[in-house]
Amino acid sequence: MLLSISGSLWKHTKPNWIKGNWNCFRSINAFMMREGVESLEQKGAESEIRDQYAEDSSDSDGGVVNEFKAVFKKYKKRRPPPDFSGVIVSDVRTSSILESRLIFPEPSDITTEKEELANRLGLISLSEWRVYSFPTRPGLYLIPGLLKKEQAKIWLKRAFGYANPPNITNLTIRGKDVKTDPSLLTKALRWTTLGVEYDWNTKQYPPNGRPVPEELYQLGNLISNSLKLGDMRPDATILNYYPPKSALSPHVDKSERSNAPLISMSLGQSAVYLSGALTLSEPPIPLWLRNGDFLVMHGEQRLVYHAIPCIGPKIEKQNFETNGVEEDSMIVDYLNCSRINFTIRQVNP
Ligand SMILES: O=C(O)CCC(=O)C(=O)O
Ligand SMILES: [Fe+2]
Repeated sequence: MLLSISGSLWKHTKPNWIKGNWNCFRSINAFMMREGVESLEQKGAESEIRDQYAEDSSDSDGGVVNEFKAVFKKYKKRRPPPDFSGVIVSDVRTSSILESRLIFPEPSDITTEKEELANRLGLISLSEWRVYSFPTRPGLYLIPGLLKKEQAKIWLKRAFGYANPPNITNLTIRGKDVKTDPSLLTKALRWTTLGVEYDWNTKQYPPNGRPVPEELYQLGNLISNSLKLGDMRPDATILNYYPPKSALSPHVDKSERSNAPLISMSLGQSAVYLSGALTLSEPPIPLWLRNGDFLVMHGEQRLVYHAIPCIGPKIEKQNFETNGVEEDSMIVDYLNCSRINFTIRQVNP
């Protein structure tokens, strides 16, 4: 009904809540049209974009009720909006589920070399690094706000840069790429694979690949070492680009051949992340992943089901401002509407 209002009348009558999100709305609609998905006009506000893990979780798990899917559906629903008060915030004062500690409690743990590396990567000073852990999820670590806020633009530019050929993206199979058509960056890019490039069809990694960009290698290794999870030699990364209203279905990342941790970095708008168990019959715990947060899955947490049921400014607004440079405004608009997640991985032992 709303969408049938057209032309200048609509420009003047759109309510405040949609004015702020209008660019987000336009870009997702264009994105869906290009993907051959029904547009919002055709399907209404509950429309859905199928993601690359959509096949991985059925409604029943060998006859056992899929408790995970029920929670996923609860947070994915937009009308009426779900109650987000049960989503865990990474703050010990508001949550009894979390424990937290400084990662480098002693000044002697902090070397100039390590501090310089953290700074080059855009991370906050080592003395402020705080990790949250979950008594029911040994091996799951959340490091909130590790990336300095102003670094989001720099990392988003990298995330777009990584989508250039020869790296593979969701557009490659359609013979398209962001180099020949940069408008696809904001309209249709959903994922990029780097290094040993994951194949979504076979659900396998090939034996080898090109090295991952140096900054991703260093980021993965620094975080793994800092949490005392051992040296990590990242050789793969998957980037997921989430337009508003998109989701990532329940899945397990089980194709990597090493036991190294999986390290995820989030940029842009907030997401609800569901951390489950080894089977879908156990309900997941929901937690916020916000701009600059890192989540690490290690040990028994490396093989649990997880998912992103919802993201976007209508769920929790993160504000980014332009510094007036023209190129910046596309980057800032994207951060104000969408979310990007990098998962740094080590495929080969
Ligand atoms: O977007 C996220 O936080 C999760 C991404 C993820 O699970 C994956 O890439 O396998
Ligand atoms: Fe995953």
